[in-house]
Amino acid sequence: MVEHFFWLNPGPGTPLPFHHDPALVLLSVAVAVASAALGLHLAETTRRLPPGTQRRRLALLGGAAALGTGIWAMHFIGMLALRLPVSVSYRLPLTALSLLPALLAAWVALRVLARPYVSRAQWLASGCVLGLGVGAMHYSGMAAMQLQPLLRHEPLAFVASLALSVALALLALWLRLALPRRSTWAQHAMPLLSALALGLAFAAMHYTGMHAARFIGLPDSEAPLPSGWRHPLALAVALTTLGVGLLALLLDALLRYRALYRRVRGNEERLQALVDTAVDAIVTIDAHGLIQDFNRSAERIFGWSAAEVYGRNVTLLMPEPFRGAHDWHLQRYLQTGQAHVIGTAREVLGVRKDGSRLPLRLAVGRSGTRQRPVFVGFLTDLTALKQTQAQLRIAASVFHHSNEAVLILDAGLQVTDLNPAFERLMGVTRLGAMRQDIEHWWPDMDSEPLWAAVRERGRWQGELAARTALGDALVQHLSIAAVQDGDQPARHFIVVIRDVTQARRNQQELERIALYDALTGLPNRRLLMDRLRQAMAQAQRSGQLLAVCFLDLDGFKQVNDRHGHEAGDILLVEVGRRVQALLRAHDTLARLGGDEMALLLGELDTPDAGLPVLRRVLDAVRQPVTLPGGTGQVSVSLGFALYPLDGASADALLRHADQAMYQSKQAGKDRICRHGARAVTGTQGAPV
Ligand SMILES: Nc1nc2c(ncn2[C@@H]2O[C@H](COP(=O)(O)OP(=O)(O)OP(=O)(O)O)[C@@H](O)[C@H]2O)c(=O)[nH]1
Repeated sequence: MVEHFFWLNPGPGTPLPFHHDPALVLLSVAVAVASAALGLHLAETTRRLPPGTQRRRLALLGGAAALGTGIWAMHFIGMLALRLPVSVSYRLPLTALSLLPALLAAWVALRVLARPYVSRAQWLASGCVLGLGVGAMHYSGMAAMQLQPLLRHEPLAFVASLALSVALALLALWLRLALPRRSTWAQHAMPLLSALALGLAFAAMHYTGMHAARFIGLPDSEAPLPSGWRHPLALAVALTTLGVGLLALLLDALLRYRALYRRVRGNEERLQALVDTAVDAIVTIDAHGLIQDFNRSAERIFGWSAAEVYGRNVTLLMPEPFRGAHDWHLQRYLQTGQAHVIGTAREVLGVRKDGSRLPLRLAVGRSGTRQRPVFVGFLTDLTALKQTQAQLRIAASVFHHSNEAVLILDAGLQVTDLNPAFERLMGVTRLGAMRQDIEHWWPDMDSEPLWAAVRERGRWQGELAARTALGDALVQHLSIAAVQDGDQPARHFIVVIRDVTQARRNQQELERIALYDALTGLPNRRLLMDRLRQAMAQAQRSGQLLAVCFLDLDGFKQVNDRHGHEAGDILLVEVGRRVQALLRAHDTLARLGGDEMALLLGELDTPDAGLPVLRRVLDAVRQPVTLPGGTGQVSVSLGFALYPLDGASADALLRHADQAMYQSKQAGKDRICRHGARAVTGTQGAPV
């Protein structure tokens, strides 16, 4: 078996002499180097592509095809360069099959080269695969030769050819991978060097392999095949190989162009989306000031449609005097390069389609080429901002000039601001108030529930007793509102303080007038009715009795007649004071009008329990009263009804007490009568 492949020295027969056509040898080397350069270039392109993509796979296949075909073509041209004194033909299937190891080896090597990181083992493996692959191609190609002499290989040269192939492949890959490329020189030189090394690896393998070949037999008696067809065939193979390489390059360029185009399209679409959705107006003009682009916000802000303004001068959007000066500014910028607006933002006035003006903030950027500059204006509509600013100024003025005291607190209830009205009301200075704890001014403030309510409902209002810095006690109405920002917890609280001290006093006075008798200060009928209902409820709860008494002075008219009306008034006041003095805190004495009074005595355990007090009332009223013009004397007729014994309603009780009083009058005055009974107590308290 071995002797069928190797020529073991001394072998049978004498090897035939052969030599190579130098021109074709050169061509084969050139093809090898060019293919190596192409393959390595495509591997480098592949390395930059994202892994797993179709583009990467295509680039890799293209590179492998270019390199594999190149190796094969180099070998084929090398075989054409061979000059033997015998006629040679080739078995086509095996010749074609020899392309396969070349393609496989190229594919494996380029796959490794295209990796972002290549380990030492991968480098060694790929170098071996490439070197041995080229060897496999060479010897299978040699086996395709059909010739009369026997073909054998010298073992040492055979091994040397494979070793050289592997070594040079490793060197070429190492040059491509391992050497740092800090300088531009290295960046350009290394690919060339590695392509040269790889190309030479292929050629060296082939020609060392040829050196190992032994053709054993006799030369043909006839002249060997004419060599005229070899050169054109070799050239055709070289050109075809070049074509395959160029095709791979073209494919790579096309793929690159497509990716670039997609990226540009994507960028453009993104930019367009940005321009379309921008809140600001974006208006692009050329060097003549003519509008090139007008985004949706520009349409909304200016009221023009893009179609209406394309090609028109941008001064269309400016009121005078900006309009007149714009062209001049533009020309000056183009001539001198001096610009005031580019790169900075400033406030300008714009004009809408309907002629109304609007405040804008303008920032201008320049793009385009030097010869054809384009200016992009970014315009922010400041209308709302200006309105807000005006409102803020008004609010600040209201805050400052308001007659209502306003206090602003932060989230920690520290005073952050206050207005002059607050200073006046509380007698504090602004600086002093800033350091003050608010409970100092409102000592009764029930802080926890109050602030909890403000935080929960957003506001609270109510009246609180206040203490000013001067120690004055005031009643104030506080409206507290939380300044909320969406769902966020309140960051500030506004406290509006109104002094209601005088209003409360007035109210109390009105209540007093409405419920008390102006002359004697005793409760009037209205308050009596109220107290009566309360006393009835209390009696019901306690199960005790309540006495409702009716009092009418006896002989009062005479006092009036004798001493005058004013003296009568004095007597009425004195009588009220004396009776009041005899009562307990929860008893009520009311003046019903004229010389009529009513008395409520609660918490009585027995029907007679109130009689001692009533007798003392009779005694007290009977005592003379000193008047400006002398002494006046009256007595009182008293009737009473007991709740619940003598009536279930307030009206009934009063009516019955009135009737009982009438009975007392009838019975001779100055006495006490219970409803439904005869007079129970006569003059001096003696029973009748
Ligand atoms: N000074 C004064 N007199 C009043 C007032 N209101 C009513 N009077 C007078 O009080 C008197 C009440 O009349 P009478 O009850 O008939 O007088 P009297 O002398 O007590 O008669 P008897 O009740 O029958 O004992 C009238 O003269 C009223 O003008 C008041 O506010 N001040």
